[in-house]
Amino acid sequence: MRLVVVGAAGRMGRMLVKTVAETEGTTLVGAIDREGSALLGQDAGTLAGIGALGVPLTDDPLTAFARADGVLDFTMPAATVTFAGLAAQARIVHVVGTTGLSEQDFARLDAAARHAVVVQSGNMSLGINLMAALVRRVARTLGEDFDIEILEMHHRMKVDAPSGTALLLGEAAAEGRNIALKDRSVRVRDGHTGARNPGDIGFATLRGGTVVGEHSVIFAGAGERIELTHRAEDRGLFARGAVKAALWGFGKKPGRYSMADVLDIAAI
Ligand SMILES: NC(=O)C1=CN([C@@H]2O[C@H](COP(=O)(O)OP(=O)(O)OC[C@H]3O[C@@H](n4cnc5c(N)ncnc54)[C@H](OP(=O)(O)O)[C@@H]3O)[C@@H](O)[C@H]2O)C=CC1
Ligand SMILES: O=C(O)C1=N[C@H](C(=O)O)C[C@H](O)C1
Repeated sequence: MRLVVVGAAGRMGRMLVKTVAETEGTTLVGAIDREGSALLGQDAGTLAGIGALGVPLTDDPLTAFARADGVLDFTMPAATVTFAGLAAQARIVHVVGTTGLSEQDFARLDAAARHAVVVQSGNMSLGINLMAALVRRVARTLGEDFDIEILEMHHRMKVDAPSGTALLLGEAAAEGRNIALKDRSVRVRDGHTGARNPGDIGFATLRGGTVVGEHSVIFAGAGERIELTHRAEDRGLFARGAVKAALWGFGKKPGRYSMADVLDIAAI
């Protein structure tokens, strides 16, 4: 499968370039970064630390998508919706790892998914997607006697909060309770907040250092607490998930899919 990496000079972009090069059955045919980037023209493999691949970094996605079967996109919301339109035009698989997407951004992905395969997930790891299934199940079993709080920590450079993964886990908890997350989520607490409302789903965000990604879902009841935790130790985990998603999506009919579809754990 011929793949393009957009945001190829970023933390995830470099890991994706390396993973595509190392994966049997995938070839890197394009590497895109932001217009005006000082790194344009440099070899994507050299940037990724694996030696030259003969694929220079450019700011021309249209040309790159025309010779590709799929694109791996871990960039920024504004860029991702533009790439979604271009990938739909080219009828290629679009794997979206970008987080911080708004409702309008998701509507743009859905529009693109009428013409091409879009696989979107706030977290591409097996562990988190399995944990989401467990969270849904525990939330369904316990009900509102147990308060749900979601805690996440990431490196100091992360720009969005709560993380896409925290929101994915919150959605899973809300599904288990049969409620809409947007009506019951509490993302910030400060000052005299009053007591906790039963049924709310709380979020807490920590940022610092080089933490790759840590998430806990805490079910706090009277005198007991259940905690489910995932710790990502290496970004390669997300990159391998993204490449797996692209290979899975190749040849599928247009639509928006999740990592739970790719991993075949949607029914757990
Ligand atoms: N779903 C998942 O499993 C995971 C998701 N992520 C998400 O992936 C995203 C990227 O994370 P990370 O790699 O750490 O961030 P980085 O900032 O390191 O990388 C983003 C890259 O995208 C580039 N970029 C921005 N705008 C454009 C554009 N219009 N065209 C082309 N390239 C562009 C940036 O360029 P420049 O620096 O010049 O702005 C940068 O090189 C985040 O939303 C993060 O939350 C991260 C890990 C796992
Ligand atoms: O920005 C990151 O680094 C990460 N972002 C994703 C998120 O927002 O959940 C996934 C992962 O935790 C790393």
